[in-house]
Amino acid sequence: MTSPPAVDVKELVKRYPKAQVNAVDGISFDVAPGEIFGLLGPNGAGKSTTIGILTTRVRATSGSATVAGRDVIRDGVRARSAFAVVPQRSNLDRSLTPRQNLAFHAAYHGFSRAYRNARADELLEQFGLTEAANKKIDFYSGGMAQRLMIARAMMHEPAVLFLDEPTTGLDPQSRIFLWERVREMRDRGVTVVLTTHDMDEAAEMSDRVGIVDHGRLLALDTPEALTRRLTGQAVLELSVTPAPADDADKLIAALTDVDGVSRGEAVSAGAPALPPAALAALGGGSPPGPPGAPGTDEIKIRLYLDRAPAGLLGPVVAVLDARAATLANVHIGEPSLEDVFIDLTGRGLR
Ligand SMILES: Nc1ncnc2c1ncn2[C@@H]1O[C@H](COP(=O)(O)OP(=O)(O)OP(=O)(O)O)[C@@H](O)[C@H]1O
Repeated sequence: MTSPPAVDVKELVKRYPKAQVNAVDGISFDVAPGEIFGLLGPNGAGKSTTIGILTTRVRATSGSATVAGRDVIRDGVRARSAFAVVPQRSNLDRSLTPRQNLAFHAAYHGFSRAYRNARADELLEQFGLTEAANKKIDFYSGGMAQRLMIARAMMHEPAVLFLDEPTTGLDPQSRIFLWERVREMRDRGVTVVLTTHDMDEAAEMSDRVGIVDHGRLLALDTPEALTRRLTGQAVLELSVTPAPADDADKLIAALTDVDGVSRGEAVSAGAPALPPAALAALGGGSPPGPPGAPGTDEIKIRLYLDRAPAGLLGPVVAVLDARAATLANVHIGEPSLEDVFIDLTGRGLR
């Protein structure tokens, strides 16, 4: 990296009082100026705590962190003018107009009245809020409030913008609009660090992503490099109904034995014939089991391949034939960032 990093995190640790384990457990990474960096991880992985330390809201237990070259741990006050943060939940001041929300933020950062007004006009325009600049915030939609929070964050021209799950709850139009603005900001040299649970969005938007779990960084690379690294170059997704005498686990094991298939898994169970409550009412015992359990109907199986899929279709279909399984659909695809995420962090609920 030629220019100094916009964000530089070294051996960061956070242990909350009375906690048994570290919420952040020795994380190190850096973000280049003008980069969009996605921080991904399951619930409770430590993303918000990491962002909290970088934005001086959470006190680190140990380690070091700088944002735009400023030490956020030892000199939070000086660091604060270099970044902006847009939290998950609205923290707009509802007693002020949208325009005043912007102006007050810039006043807090010491900008002149003339600058504040001109910058507010510019950002209201950029975020499609000129018409609604004096509307009551209570009447704003979720998308408008989110846009206003980002506009407010940009009032003091921060070098680094932290976005905590910026598109959660937004409709597709708002989401697309927001990402266009984020790309524009990046093109003007702003560094963007975001957290998201939307893997497609992370893959599309981020120059690089870091995957965090249990407070540790499990992987850090471009989305393309991360998906390439996953076993196989392609995946085959099969919608299959195993023969009545067969079961999904045995079928997957047989498919995984095919030369060229490196790994196989059930990704979702077919829709149960009856909802669990109806089954229980009929005295039908336990509801249909998880993917792979005997007795489920159609299942989706994902096979990770270590060679081109075309040559493997024949052998895979032959296994299905031999086991009298019914094949309803085949899809050839690349592994996605979600596959990488699940591969690293598992399927267990948090
Ligand atoms: N203020 C707090 N006091 C004590 N423990 C906390 C506090 N905030 C977070 N934790 C714990 O620290 C761990 C990391 O939480 P954190 O909110 O950083 O995760 P996250 O990756 O942002 O999760 P999510 O995706 O759900 O927002 C969790 O075990 C959480 O319960």
